[in-house]
Amino acid sequence: MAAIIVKHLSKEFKIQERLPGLKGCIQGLVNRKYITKTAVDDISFEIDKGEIVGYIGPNGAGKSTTIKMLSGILVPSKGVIKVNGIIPHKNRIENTKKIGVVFGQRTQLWWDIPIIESYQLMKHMYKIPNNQYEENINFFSNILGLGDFFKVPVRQLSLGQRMRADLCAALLHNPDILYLDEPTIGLDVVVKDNIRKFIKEINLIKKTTIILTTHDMADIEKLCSRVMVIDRGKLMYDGNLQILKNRYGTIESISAVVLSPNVDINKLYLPGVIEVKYNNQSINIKYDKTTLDSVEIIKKLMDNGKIKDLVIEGVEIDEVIRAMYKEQSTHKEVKLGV
Ligand SMILES: Nc1ncnc2c1ncn2[C@@H]1O[C@H](COP(=O)(O)OP(=O)(O)OP(=O)(O)O)[C@@H](O)[C@H]1O
Repeated sequence: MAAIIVKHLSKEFKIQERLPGLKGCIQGLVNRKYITKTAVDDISFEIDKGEIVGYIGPNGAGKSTTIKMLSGILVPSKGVIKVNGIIPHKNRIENTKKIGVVFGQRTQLWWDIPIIESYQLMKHMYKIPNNQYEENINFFSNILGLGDFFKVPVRQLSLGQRMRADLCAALLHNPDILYLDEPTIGLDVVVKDNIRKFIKEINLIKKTTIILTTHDMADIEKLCSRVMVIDRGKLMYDGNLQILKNRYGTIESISAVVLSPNVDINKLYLPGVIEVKYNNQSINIKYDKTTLDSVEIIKKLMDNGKIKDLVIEGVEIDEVIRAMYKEQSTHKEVKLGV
């Protein structure tokens, strides 16, 4: 059953055109000119109850604007949205009771008060029954490890602690749907991993439908089998992640720290190598995995001297999107199947 239905959704922003300099500033005051920016351009999709969907795309693609329309913060310019049968911007209060939202760049907690007091305020706002509140506080506190900083105000928390506190806040009222906008931004690898495990667990235990926007491909790989790719407001792809990567994700990279003082980077340009960056003792080699095996590159690196550290980085989403965009210059959705 579809939890979210989106049909021909668009969002346009009217932006005042600002000309440079003092003259432009005065002209702007007297004679205002506006341009229209289409942030989301005629997109349609359905998401079933209990699905986790990755919503990805480059900066400014329209991801946050879509999430804001789904959560009722923004009013669509065109099209239809139904979330659990509700039109979000027309029934904001009813919609809010059924959704949880986490914006990685912002907190929804009160800055100056201990987080437990923010939760108590939320309990009151969402009219959460005592037993549900106690049960959820214990449950989330255990898996997110919140106990140590329950009494600390948000402004004193680290980014990772704040993110865990925000996730708990978004889920206290048992929402059916969770929108996560960059939930792992700026976090270290250990905290990222814990947050991903938590998201997976919530989806499994509570059957929460989740839309996740991120620039971190590892978030997507660990959590989502379905991805939607948006670029310049258009939905470019809606389907299985593996199919997308098999088709477009041929560029990988190797990062190494070498102990030799001078490396001749020309020797690393094997057929299939796209780019070599060398700075101090760090080397990054981008290559096409369909024409060159990582083993060949590692052998060549070892010819140059001792390797202190080496990481093979998988397909980068930006590369996938770039490759996809190159092929689909006509802006049509790629149909590779879900
Ligand atoms: N309130 C606004 N007024 C005018 N333009 C806006 C507004 N909000 C977003 N935009 C524009 O709409 C486009 C889409 O922005 P959006 O924030 O949805 O992108 P995004 O995919 O979330 O990007 P990022 O990954 O950088 O967060 C951008 O060009 C942005 O400048």
